[in-house]
Amino acid sequence: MGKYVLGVDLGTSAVKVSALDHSGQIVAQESFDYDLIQKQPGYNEQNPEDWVSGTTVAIVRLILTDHLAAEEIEGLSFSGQMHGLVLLDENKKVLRPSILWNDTRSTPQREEIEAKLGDEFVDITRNQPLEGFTLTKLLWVKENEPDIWAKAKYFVLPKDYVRYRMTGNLAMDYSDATGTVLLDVAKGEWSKKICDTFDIPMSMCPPLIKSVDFAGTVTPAYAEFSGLTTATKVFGGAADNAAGAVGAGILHPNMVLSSIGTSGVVLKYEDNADVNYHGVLQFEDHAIPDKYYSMGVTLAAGYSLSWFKKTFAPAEDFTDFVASAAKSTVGANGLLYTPYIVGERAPYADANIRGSFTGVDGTHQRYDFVRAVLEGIVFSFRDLFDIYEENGGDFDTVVSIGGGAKSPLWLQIQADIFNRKVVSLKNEQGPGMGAAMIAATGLGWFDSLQDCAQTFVHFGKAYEPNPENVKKYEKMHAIYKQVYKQTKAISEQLLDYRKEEL
Ligand SMILES: Nc1ncnc2c1ncn2[C@@H]1O[C@H](COP(=O)(O)OP(=O)(O)O)[C@@H](O)[C@H]1O
Ligand SMILES: O=C(CO)[C@@H](O)[C@H](O)COP(=O)(O)O
Repeated sequence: MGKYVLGVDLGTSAVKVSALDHSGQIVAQESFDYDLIQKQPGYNEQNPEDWVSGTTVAIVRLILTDHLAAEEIEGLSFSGQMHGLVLLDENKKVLRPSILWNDTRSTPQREEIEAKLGDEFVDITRNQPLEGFTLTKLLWVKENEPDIWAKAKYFVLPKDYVRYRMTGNLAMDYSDATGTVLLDVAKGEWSKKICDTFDIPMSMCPPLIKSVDFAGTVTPAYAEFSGLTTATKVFGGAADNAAGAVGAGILHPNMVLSSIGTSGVVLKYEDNADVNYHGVLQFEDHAIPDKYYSMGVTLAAGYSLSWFKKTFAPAEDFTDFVASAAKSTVGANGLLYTPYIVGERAPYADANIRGSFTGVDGTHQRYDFVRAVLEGIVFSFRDLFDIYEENGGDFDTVVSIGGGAKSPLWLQIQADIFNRKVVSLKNEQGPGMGAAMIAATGLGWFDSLQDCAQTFVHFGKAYEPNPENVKKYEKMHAIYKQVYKQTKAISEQLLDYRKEEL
Protein backbone atom coordinates (compact mmCIF):
# COMPACT_ATOMS: atom_id res chain seq x y z
CA MET A 1 0.00 0.00 0.00
CA GLY A 2 1.39 3.42 -0.98
CA LYS A 3 1.83 6.14 1.57
CA TYR A 4 0.22 9.13 -0.16
CA VAL A 5 -2.66 10.40 -2.25
CA LEU A 6 -2.64 13.64 -4.23
CA GLY A 7 -5.60 16.01 -4.37
CA VAL A 8 -5.41 18.25 -7.45
CA ASP A 9 -7.47 21.42 -6.97
CA LEU A 10 -7.76 22.92 -10.46
CA GLY A 11 -9.03 26.41 -9.71
CA THR A 12 -9.54 29.52 -11.82
CA SER A 13 -6.46 31.42 -10.71
CA ALA A 14 -4.18 28.51 -9.80
CA VAL A 15 -3.82 24.79 -9.42
CA LYS A 16 -2.94 23.53 -5.93
CA VAL A 17 -1.76 19.95 -5.44
CA SER A 18 -1.79 18.54 -1.89
CA ALA A 19 -0.20 15.28 -0.75
CA LEU A 20 -1.97 13.56 2.15
CA ASP A 21 -1.11 10.48 4.16
CA HIS A 22 -3.44 7.79 5.53
CA SER A 23 -4.33 9.90 8.57
CA GLY A 24 -5.45 12.84 6.41
CA GLN A 25 -2.41 14.96 7.30
CA ILE A 26 -1.07 17.21 4.57
CA VAL A 27 2.56 16.27 4.10
CA ALA A 28 3.31 18.68 1.25
CA GLN A 29 1.55 21.18 -0.98
CA GLU A 30 2.57 22.98 -4.18
CA SER A 31 0.71 25.38 -6.41
CA PHE A 32 1.11 27.07 -9.76
CA ASP A 33 -0.70 30.20 -11.00
CA TYR A 34 -2.01 30.75 -14.50
CA ASP A 35 -3.64 33.66 -16.29
CA LEU A 36 -7.12 34.48 -17.52
CA ILE A 37 -7.47 35.56 -21.15
CA GLN A 38 -9.95 38.47 -21.28
CA LYS A 39 -10.23 39.60 -24.91
CA GLN A 40 -13.28 41.75 -24.32
CA PRO A 41 -15.75 42.57 -21.53
CA GLY A 42 -17.54 39.43 -20.37
CA TYR A 43 -15.02 37.09 -22.04
CA ASN A 44 -13.00 34.77 -19.77
CA GLU A 45 -10.88 32.04 -21.29
CA GLN A 46 -7.91 29.85 -20.38
CA ASN A 47 -5.59 27.58 -22.30
CA PRO A 48 -6.09 23.93 -21.26
CA GLU A 49 -2.37 23.40 -21.85
CA ASP A 50 -1.69 25.85 -18.98
CA TRP A 51 -3.71 23.61 -16.64
CA VAL A 52 -1.71 20.56 -17.72
CA SER A 53 1.67 22.25 -17.37
CA GLY A 54 0.70 23.98 -14.08
CA THR A 55 -0.46 20.67 -12.57
CA THR A 56 2.67 18.95 -13.80
CA VAL A 57 5.01 21.61 -12.38
CA ALA A 58 3.29 21.28 -8.99
CA ILE A 59 3.69 17.48 -9.07
CA VAL A 60 7.34 17.75 -10.16
CA ARG A 61 7.96 20.11 -7.22
CA LEU A 62 6.31 17.69 -4.77
CA ILE A 63 8.73 15.01 -5.96
CA LEU A 64 11.91 17.10 -6.39
CA THR A 65 11.53 19.89 -3.82
CA ASP A 66 9.44 18.18 -1.14
CA HIS A 67 11.15 14.80 -1.70
CA LEU A 68 7.97 12.76 -2.00
CA ALA A 69 8.97 9.37 -3.42
CA ALA A 70 7.01 8.89 -6.68
CA GLU A 71 6.47 5.17 -5.99
CA GLU A 72 4.75 6.08 -2.71
CA ILE A 73 2.08 8.17 -4.48
CA GLU A 74 -0.56 5.48 -4.82
CA GLY A 75 -3.37 7.51 -6.34
CA LEU A 76 -4.66 10.95 -7.21
CA SER A 77 -7.90 12.71 -7.98
CA PHE A 78 -9.33 16.11 -8.78
CA SER A 79 -11.47 19.04 -7.80
CA GLY A 80 -12.20 21.12 -10.88
CA GLN A 81 -13.47 24.62 -11.63
CA MET A 82 -16.90 23.89 -13.05
CA HIS A 83 -18.65 24.45 -16.39
CA GLY A 84 -15.66 25.50 -18.58
CA LEU A 85 -15.99 24.24 -22.16
CA VAL A 86 -13.02 22.33 -23.63
CA LEU A 87 -13.63 21.38 -27.27
CA LEU A 88 -11.62 18.53 -28.83
CA ASP A 89 -11.23 17.33 -32.43
CA GLU A 90 -11.27 13.72 -33.63
CA ASN A 91 -7.67 13.25 -32.41
CA LYS A 92 -8.62 14.75 -29.02
CA LYS A 93 -6.61 17.89 -29.72
CA VAL A 94 -7.86 21.13 -28.16
CA LEU A 95 -9.64 23.29 -30.78
CA ARG A 96 -9.84 26.66 -29.02
CA PRO A 97 -9.18 28.19 -25.57
CA SER A 98 -11.62 27.01 -22.93
CA ILE A 99 -14.62 29.31 -22.32
CA LEU A 100 -14.86 29.50 -18.52
CA TRP A 101 -17.66 29.49 -15.92
CA ASN A 102 -17.35 33.26 -15.43
CA ASP A 103 -17.67 34.08 -19.15
CA THR A 104 -20.98 35.80 -19.84
CA ARG A 105 -21.01 36.15 -23.64
CA SER A 106 -23.76 33.58 -24.20
CA THR A 107 -26.92 35.52 -23.23
CA PRO A 108 -28.51 35.06 -26.70
CA GLN A 109 -28.01 31.30 -26.38
CA ARG A 110 -29.55 31.35 -22.88
CA GLU A 111 -32.60 33.13 -24.33
CA GLU A 112 -32.78 30.65 -27.22
CA ILE A 113 -32.81 27.70 -24.81
CA GLU A 114 -35.45 29.34 -22.61
CA ALA A 115 -37.63 30.08 -25.64
CA LYS A 116 -37.35 26.55 -27.07
CA LEU A 117 -37.67 24.43 -23.93
CA GLY A 118 -38.87 26.70 -21.09
CA ASP A 119 -39.79 24.79 -17.94
CA GLU A 120 -39.08 21.43 -19.55
CA PHE A 121 -35.39 22.34 -19.58
CA VAL A 122 -35.41 22.98 -15.83
CA ASP A 123 -37.34 19.75 -15.20
CA ILE A 124 -34.72 17.71 -17.09
CA THR A 125 -31.53 19.39 -15.88
CA ARG A 126 -32.81 20.87 -12.56
CA ASN A 127 -31.02 24.08 -13.51
CA GLN A 128 -31.60 27.21 -15.55
CA PRO A 129 -29.62 27.53 -18.80
CA LEU A 130 -27.40 30.29 -17.39
CA GLU A 131 -24.53 31.90 -19.29
CA GLY A 132 -22.12 30.34 -16.79
CA PHE A 133 -23.06 26.78 -17.69
CA THR A 134 -21.53 24.69 -20.51
CA LEU A 135 -24.48 24.26 -22.87
CA THR A 136 -24.83 27.96 -23.67
CA LYS A 137 -21.08 28.06 -24.41
CA LEU A 138 -21.37 25.08 -26.78
CA LEU A 139 -24.19 26.82 -28.64
CA TRP A 140 -22.19 30.05 -28.77
CA VAL A 141 -19.33 28.24 -30.56
CA LYS A 142 -21.79 26.47 -32.86
CA GLU A 143 -23.34 29.78 -33.88
CA ASN A 144 -20.27 32.00 -33.93
CA GLU A 145 -17.36 29.75 -34.91
CA PRO A 146 -18.79 27.28 -37.46
CA ASP A 147 -15.32 26.21 -38.67
CA ILE A 148 -14.33 25.12 -35.18
CA TRP A 149 -17.73 23.53 -34.57
CA ALA A 150 -17.34 21.46 -37.75
CA LYS A 151 -14.14 19.92 -36.33
CA ALA A 152 -15.48 19.42 -32.77
CA LYS A 153 -15.96 15.75 -31.88
CA TYR A 154 -15.95 15.83 -28.05
CA PHE A 155 -16.41 18.26 -25.20
CA VAL A 156 -15.09 17.92 -21.66
CA LEU A 157 -14.62 20.12 -18.57
CA PRO A 158 -11.32 21.49 -17.23
CA LYS A 159 -10.26 18.73 -14.84
CA ASP A 160 -11.48 16.04 -17.30
CA TYR A 161 -8.99 17.34 -19.82
CA VAL A 162 -6.11 17.12 -17.32
CA ARG A 163 -7.23 13.61 -16.37
CA TYR A 164 -7.33 12.67 -20.05
CA ARG A 165 -3.75 13.91 -20.51
CA MET A 166 -2.61 11.83 -17.54
CA THR A 167 -4.40 8.60 -18.46
CA GLY A 168 -5.26 8.78 -22.17
CA ASN A 169 -8.92 8.06 -21.27
CA LEU A 170 -11.72 10.55 -21.90
CA ALA A 171 -14.49 10.70 -19.26
CA MET A 172 -16.59 13.07 -17.17
CA ASP A 173 -17.83 12.43 -13.65
CA TYR A 174 -21.49 12.94 -12.77
CA SER A 175 -20.90 15.82 -10.36
CA ASP A 176 -19.36 17.95 -13.09
CA ALA A 177 -21.71 16.60 -15.78
CA THR A 178 -24.75 18.14 -14.04
CA GLY A 179 -23.02 21.54 -14.40
CA THR A 180 -23.02 21.20 -18.20
CA VAL A 181 -26.86 21.28 -18.07
CA LEU A 182 -26.92 18.54 -20.70
CA LEU A 183 -27.58 15.80 -18.17
CA ASP A 184 -30.99 14.34 -17.38
CA VAL A 185 -30.44 14.42 -13.63
CA ALA A 186 -33.17 12.03 -12.50
CA LYS A 187 -32.20 9.43 -15.16
CA GLY A 188 -28.43 9.94 -14.69
CA GLU A 189 -27.76 10.01 -18.44
CA TRP A 190 -27.06 12.56 -21.17
CA SER A 191 -30.35 14.12 -22.28
CA LYS A 192 -31.32 13.07 -25.81
CA LYS A 193 -34.08 15.67 -25.77
CA ILE A 194 -31.62 18.51 -25.16
CA CYS A 195 -29.02 17.20 -27.62
CA ASP A 196 -31.68 16.71 -30.33
CA THR A 197 -33.31 20.10 -29.73
CA PHE A 198 -30.03 21.94 -30.16
CA ASP A 199 -28.53 19.63 -32.76
CA ILE A 200 -25.62 18.45 -30.64
CA PRO A 201 -24.49 14.93 -31.58
CA MET A 202 -24.79 12.61 -28.54
CA SER A 203 -21.38 11.24 -29.54
CA MET A 204 -19.83 14.53 -28.38
CA CYS A 205 -20.80 13.77 -24.77
CA PRO A 206 -18.03 11.83 -22.99
CA PRO A 207 -18.57 8.57 -21.06
CA LEU A 208 -19.92 9.19 -17.56
CA ILE A 209 -18.10 7.89 -14.50
CA LYS A 210 -18.53 8.23 -10.74
CA SER A 211 -16.20 10.50 -8.76
CA VAL A 212 -14.57 7.58 -6.95
CA ASP A 213 -14.28 5.43 -10.11
CA PHE A 214 -10.87 4.32 -11.34
CA ALA A 215 -10.17 6.27 -14.54
CA GLY A 216 -6.83 4.72 -15.54
CA THR A 217 -3.17 4.65 -14.57
CA VAL A 218 -0.62 7.29 -15.50
CA THR A 219 0.57 6.76 -19.09
CA PRO A 220 4.29 6.23 -19.79
CA ALA A 221 4.36 9.63 -21.55
CA TYR A 222 2.84 11.45 -18.56
CA ALA A 223 5.07 9.50 -16.15
CA GLU A 224 8.10 10.81 -18.01
CA PHE A 225 6.70 14.36 -18.05
CA SER A 226 5.74 14.47 -14.34
CA GLY A 227 8.06 12.07 -12.54
CA LEU A 228 5.08 9.96 -11.38
CA THR A 229 5.24 6.20 -11.93
CA THR A 230 2.89 4.33 -14.26
CA ALA A 231 1.52 2.51 -11.19
CA THR A 232 -0.18 5.66 -9.86
CA LYS A 233 -3.96 5.25 -10.10
CA VAL A 234 -6.13 8.15 -11.23
CA PHE A 235 -9.75 8.54 -10.04
CA GLY A 236 -12.65 10.52 -11.51
CA GLY A 237 -12.76 13.49 -9.15
CA ALA A 238 -15.50 16.07 -8.72
CA ALA A 239 -16.76 19.57 -9.44
CA ASP A 240 -15.08 22.02 -7.04
CA ASN A 241 -18.23 22.60 -5.00
CA ALA A 242 -18.87 18.86 -4.66
CA ALA A 243 -15.23 18.31 -3.66
CA GLY A 244 -15.46 21.29 -1.27
CA ALA A 245 -18.52 19.69 0.32
CA VAL A 246 -16.66 16.39 0.71
CA GLY A 247 -13.68 18.20 2.29
CA ALA A 248 -16.05 19.95 4.72
CA GLY A 249 -17.82 16.71 5.64
CA ILE A 250 -21.16 17.64 4.01
CA LEU A 251 -22.01 13.99 3.54
CA HIS A 252 -25.22 13.56 5.52
CA PRO A 253 -28.81 14.83 5.00
CA ASN A 254 -28.71 17.03 8.13
CA MET A 255 -25.83 19.18 6.87
CA VAL A 256 -25.50 22.49 5.04
CA LEU A 257 -22.34 24.29 3.96
CA SER A 258 -21.98 28.05 4.27
CA SER A 259 -18.91 29.25 2.41
CA ILE A 260 -17.85 32.90 2.62
CA GLY A 261 -15.06 33.21 0.08
CA THR A 262 -14.87 35.93 -2.55
CA SER A 263 -18.27 34.67 -3.62
CA GLY A 264 -20.53 32.85 -1.20
CA VAL A 265 -22.11 29.43 -1.44
CA VAL A 266 -24.91 27.84 0.54
CA LEU A 267 -24.87 24.14 -0.29
CA LYS A 268 -27.13 21.38 0.99
CA TYR A 269 -26.65 17.62 0.82
CA GLU A 270 -29.64 16.04 -0.96
CA ASP A 271 -30.46 12.38 -0.41
CA ASN A 272 -32.38 12.03 -3.69
CA ALA A 273 -33.46 13.96 -6.79
CA ASP A 274 -37.11 14.23 -5.73
CA VAL A 275 -36.94 17.87 -4.67
CA ASN A 276 -37.21 20.43 -7.48
CA TYR A 277 -36.04 23.99 -6.78
CA HIS A 278 -37.10 24.97 -10.33
CA GLY A 279 -33.64 26.27 -11.14
CA VAL A 280 -33.65 29.00 -8.45
CA LEU A 281 -30.93 26.94 -6.77
CA GLN A 282 -28.41 24.90 -8.73
CA PHE A 283 -28.97 21.15 -8.38
CA GLU A 284 -25.99 18.89 -8.97
CA ASP A 285 -24.85 15.30 -8.55
CA HIS A 286 -22.66 14.88 -5.46
CA ALA A 287 -19.30 13.10 -5.41
CA ILE A 288 -21.03 10.36 -3.37
CA PRO A 289 -22.56 7.90 -5.84
CA ASP A 290 -26.29 8.50 -6.41
CA LYS A 291 -26.44 11.44 -4.00
CA TYR A 292 -26.95 15.11 -4.84
CA TYR A 293 -26.45 18.60 -3.56
CA SER A 294 -28.21 21.88 -4.20
CA MET A 295 -26.59 25.27 -3.91
CA GLY A 296 -27.16 28.97 -4.25
CA VAL A 297 -24.41 31.44 -5.00
CA THR A 298 -24.14 34.98 -3.58
CA LEU A 299 -21.78 36.59 -6.06
CA ALA A 300 -20.25 39.21 -3.74
CA ALA A 301 -19.97 37.66 -0.27
CA GLY A 302 -16.41 38.15 1.07
CA TYR A 303 -15.93 40.46 -1.88
CA SER A 304 -18.47 42.90 -0.38
CA LEU A 305 -16.36 43.16 2.77
CA SER A 306 -13.05 43.36 0.89
CA TRP A 307 -14.50 46.06 -1.37
CA PHE A 308 -15.75 48.06 1.63
CA LYS A 309 -12.42 47.75 3.45
CA LYS A 310 -10.31 48.59 0.38
CA THR A 311 -12.46 51.65 -0.29
CA PHE A 312 -12.93 53.02 3.23
CA ALA A 313 -10.17 51.56 5.44
CA PRO A 314 -7.31 50.50 3.15
CA ALA A 315 -4.56 50.77 5.77
CA GLU A 316 -6.29 48.85 8.56
CA ASP A 317 -5.61 45.26 9.58
CA PHE A 318 -8.38 43.00 8.22
CA THR A 319 -9.04 41.18 11.48
CA ASP A 320 -9.29 44.41 13.52
CA PHE A 321 -11.53 45.93 10.87
CA VAL A 322 -13.96 42.98 11.02
CA ALA A 323 -13.81 42.88 14.84
CA SER A 324 -14.81 46.59 15.03
CA ALA A 325 -18.36 45.49 14.11
CA ALA A 326 -18.73 44.28 17.72
CA LYS A 327 -18.99 47.97 18.73
CA SER A 328 -22.26 48.16 16.77
CA THR A 329 -25.45 46.28 17.66
CA VAL A 330 -27.57 43.45 16.30
CA GLY A 331 -29.15 45.13 13.27
CA ALA A 332 -26.27 47.66 12.99
CA ASN A 333 -28.31 50.40 14.67
CA GLY A 334 -30.87 50.27 11.88
CA LEU A 335 -28.50 50.11 8.90
CA LEU A 336 -29.15 47.54 6.19
CA TYR A 337 -26.81 46.41 3.39
CA THR A 338 -27.68 44.32 0.33
CA PRO A 339 -24.60 42.67 -1.23
CA TYR A 340 -25.59 42.90 -4.90
CA ILE A 341 -22.53 44.93 -5.87
CA VAL A 342 -21.69 42.79 -8.92
CA GLY A 343 -25.26 41.64 -9.64
CA GLU A 344 -26.65 38.42 -8.16
CA ARG A 345 -27.09 34.73 -9.03
CA ALA A 346 -29.38 33.36 -6.30
CA PRO A 347 -32.13 33.67 -5.27
CA TYR A 348 -32.32 36.45 -7.90
CA ALA A 349 -30.55 35.66 -11.19
CA ASP A 350 -30.13 39.36 -11.98
CA ALA A 351 -27.03 40.83 -13.59
CA ASN A 352 -28.28 44.43 -13.30
CA ILE A 353 -29.24 44.66 -9.63
CA ARG A 354 -26.78 46.60 -7.46
CA GLY A 355 -26.17 46.87 -3.73
CA SER A 356 -27.49 49.41 -1.24
CA PHE A 357 -27.15 50.80 2.27
CA THR A 358 -30.62 51.65 3.59
CA GLY A 359 -31.40 53.65 6.72
CA VAL A 360 -28.17 55.67 6.84
CA ASP A 361 -28.41 58.00 9.84
CA GLY A 362 -26.28 60.93 10.97
CA THR A 363 -25.33 58.99 14.10
CA HIS A 364 -23.92 55.97 12.25
CA GLN A 365 -20.24 55.22 12.66
CA ARG A 366 -17.98 53.27 10.37
CA TYR A 367 -18.31 50.20 12.60
CA ASP A 368 -22.08 50.22 11.94
CA PHE A 369 -21.34 50.01 8.23
CA VAL A 370 -18.94 47.09 8.78
CA ARG A 371 -21.59 45.32 10.85
CA ALA A 372 -24.25 46.01 8.20
CA VAL A 373 -22.00 44.46 5.54
CA LEU A 374 -21.36 41.33 7.64
CA GLU A 375 -25.08 40.99 8.35
CA GLY A 376 -26.21 41.76 4.79
CA ILE A 377 -24.07 38.94 3.40
CA VAL A 378 -25.56 36.50 5.89
CA PHE A 379 -29.10 37.80 5.16
CA SER A 380 -28.52 36.92 1.51
CA PHE A 381 -27.55 33.39 2.62
CA ARG A 382 -30.67 33.33 4.81
CA ASP A 383 -32.76 33.95 1.67
CA LEU A 384 -31.37 30.64 0.39
CA PHE A 385 -32.10 28.89 3.72
CA ASP A 386 -35.70 30.11 3.38
CA ILE A 387 -35.96 28.30 0.05
CA TYR A 388 -34.87 25.12 1.80
CA GLU A 389 -37.44 25.67 4.53
CA GLU A 390 -40.19 26.28 1.95
CA ASN A 391 -39.23 22.93 0.39
CA GLY A 392 -39.31 21.03 3.67
CA GLY A 393 -35.49 20.84 3.99
CA ASP A 394 -34.53 19.49 7.38
CA PHE A 395 -31.02 20.17 8.71
CA ASP A 396 -29.48 21.12 12.02
CA THR A 397 -25.80 21.75 11.33
CA VAL A 398 -24.18 24.44 9.23
CA VAL A 399 -20.48 24.04 8.46
CA SER A 400 -18.86 27.39 7.80
CA ILE A 401 -15.79 27.58 5.57
CA GLY A 402 -13.88 30.20 3.56
CA GLY A 403 -12.12 33.41 4.67
CA GLY A 404 -15.29 34.52 6.49
CA ALA A 405 -15.01 31.60 8.92
CA LYS A 406 -11.87 33.22 10.40
CA SER A 407 -14.02 35.69 12.36
CA PRO A 408 -15.71 34.43 15.59
CA LEU A 409 -18.08 37.43 15.46
CA TRP A 410 -19.16 36.59 11.90
CA LEU A 411 -19.64 32.92 12.87
CA GLN A 412 -21.94 34.01 15.73
CA ILE A 413 -23.86 36.32 13.36
CA GLN A 414 -24.35 33.32 11.06
CA ALA A 415 -25.68 31.18 13.94
CA ASP A 416 -28.08 33.97 14.99
CA ILE A 417 -29.36 34.75 11.49
CA PHE A 418 -29.65 31.09 10.43
CA ASN A 419 -31.02 30.09 13.87
CA ARG A 420 -28.87 26.97 13.57
CA LYS A 421 -25.70 25.61 15.14
CA VAL A 422 -22.69 26.75 13.07
CA VAL A 423 -19.37 24.89 13.19
CA SER A 424 -16.03 25.69 11.62
CA LEU A 425 -13.35 23.22 10.55
CA LYS A 426 -10.09 22.65 12.45
CA ASN A 427 -7.94 22.27 9.38
CA GLU A 428 -9.73 23.79 6.43
CA GLN A 429 -8.17 22.89 3.11
CA GLY A 430 -11.03 23.49 0.71
CA PRO A 431 -11.75 21.33 -2.31
CA GLY A 432 -8.20 19.88 -2.51
CA MET A 433 -8.95 17.91 0.66
CA GLY A 434 -12.12 16.54 -0.98
CA ALA A 435 -10.11 15.55 -4.07
CA ALA A 436 -7.61 13.65 -1.92
CA MET A 437 -10.47 11.97 -0.03
CA ILE A 438 -11.92 10.81 -3.37
CA ALA A 439 -8.56 9.22 -4.27
CA ALA A 440 -8.21 7.63 -0.82
CA THR A 441 -11.72 6.16 -1.08
CA GLY A 442 -11.22 5.08 -4.72
CA LEU A 443 -8.08 3.23 -3.64
CA GLY A 444 -10.02 1.36 -0.96
CA TRP A 445 -8.24 3.00 1.98
CA PHE A 446 -11.80 3.64 3.20
CA ASP A 447 -15.15 2.00 2.40
CA SER A 448 -16.89 5.27 1.57
CA LEU A 449 -16.35 9.03 1.54
CA GLN A 450 -18.34 9.23 4.78
CA ASP A 451 -15.94 6.72 6.29
CA CYS A 452 -12.94 8.68 5.05
CA ALA A 453 -14.37 11.90 6.53
CA GLN A 454 -14.23 10.37 10.00
CA THR A 455 -10.42 10.29 9.70
CA PHE A 456 -9.79 13.31 7.43
CA VAL A 457 -12.36 15.95 8.55
CA HIS A 458 -12.24 17.55 12.00
CA PHE A 459 -14.84 20.04 13.22
CA GLY A 460 -13.78 22.96 15.40
CA LYS A 461 -15.77 25.21 17.72
CA ALA A 462 -19.60 25.21 17.55
CA TYR A 463 -21.55 28.49 17.71
CA GLU A 464 -25.09 28.17 19.11
CA PRO A 465 -27.83 30.69 18.20
CA ASN A 466 -28.64 33.29 20.87
CA PRO A 467 -32.50 33.33 21.14
CA GLU A 468 -32.71 37.09 21.73
CA ASN A 469 -30.57 37.88 18.69
CA VAL A 470 -32.49 35.33 16.62
CA LYS A 471 -35.74 37.26 17.25
CA LYS A 472 -34.20 40.60 16.28
CA TYR A 473 -32.65 39.18 13.14
CA GLU A 474 -35.94 37.53 12.07
CA LYS A 475 -37.54 41.00 11.96
CA MET A 476 -34.54 42.61 10.28
CA HIS A 477 -34.46 39.88 7.62
CA ALA A 478 -38.12 40.52 6.82
CA ILE A 479 -37.15 44.13 6.10
CA TYR A 480 -34.07 43.03 4.11
CA LYS A 481 -36.24 40.85 1.87
CA GLN A 482 -38.15 43.91 0.65
CA VAL A 483 -35.07 45.72 -0.59
CA TYR A 484 -34.47 43.67 -3.75
CA LYS A 485 -37.90 44.44 -5.23
CA GLN A 486 -37.72 48.08 -4.18
CA THR A 487 -34.28 48.68 -5.71
CA LYS A 488 -34.62 46.63 -8.91
CA ALA A 489 -36.08 49.40 -11.08
CA ILE A 490 -33.73 51.99 -9.55
CA SER A 491 -30.69 49.79 -10.31
CA GLU A 492 -31.87 49.47 -13.94
CA GLN A 493 -32.18 53.25 -14.25
CA LEU A 494 -28.68 53.74 -12.88
CA LEU A 495 -27.17 51.36 -15.45
CA ASP A 496 -26.34 54.16 -17.89
CA TYR A 497 -24.32 55.97 -15.25
CA ARG A 498 -22.06 53.03 -14.39
CA LYS A 499 -18.45 52.85 -15.51
CA GLU A 500 -17.86 50.46 -18.40
CA GLU A 501 -16.93 47.06 -16.96
CA LEU A 502 -13.38 45.88 -17.68
N1 LIG B 1 -9.66 37.89 9.12
C1 LIG B 1 -10.79 37.79 8.40
N2 LIG B 1 -11.99 37.78 9.02
C2 LIG B 1 -13.13 37.67 8.30
N3 LIG B 1 -13.17 37.59 6.98
C3 LIG B 1 -12.01 37.59 6.32
C4 LIG B 1 -10.76 37.68 6.98
N4 LIG B 1 -9.79 37.66 6.04
C5 LIG B 1 -10.43 37.55 4.83
N5 LIG B 1 -11.75 37.51 5.01
C6 LIG B 1 -12.79 37.41 3.96
O1 LIG B 1 -12.54 36.22 3.23
C7 LIG B 1 -12.67 36.47 1.83
C8 LIG B 1 -11.71 35.55 1.08
O2 LIG B 1 -12.01 34.23 1.40
P1 LIG B 1 -11.27 33.00 0.66
O3 LIG B 1 -11.98 31.77 1.11
O4 LIG B 1 -9.82 33.12 0.86
O5 LIG B 1 -11.68 33.39 -0.83
P2 LIG B 1 -11.43 32.79 -2.29
O6 LIG B 1 -10.64 31.52 -2.14
O7 LIG B 1 -12.81 32.60 -2.83
O8 LIG B 1 -10.73 33.89 -3.00
C9 LIG B 1 -12.32 37.92 1.65
O9 LIG B 1 -13.05 38.48 0.57
C10 LIG B 1 -12.70 38.57 2.99
O10 LIG B 1 -13.94 39.20 2.92
O1 LIG C 1 -19.42 28.51 -11.35
C1 LIG C 1 -19.20 27.98 -10.26
C2 LIG C 1 -20.21 27.09 -9.63
O2 LIG C 1 -21.39 26.99 -10.35
C3 LIG C 1 -17.95 28.26 -9.51
O3 LIG C 1 -17.96 27.71 -8.22
C4 LIG C 1 -16.70 27.79 -10.20
O4 LIG C 1 -16.67 26.36 -10.24
C5 LIG C 1 -15.59 28.45 -9.37
O5 LIG C 1 -14.31 28.10 -9.53
P1 LIG C 1 -13.18 28.70 -8.53
O6 LIG C 1 -13.49 30.15 -8.26
O7 LIG C 1 -13.30 27.90 -7.25
O8 LIG C 1 -11.93 28.48 -9.27
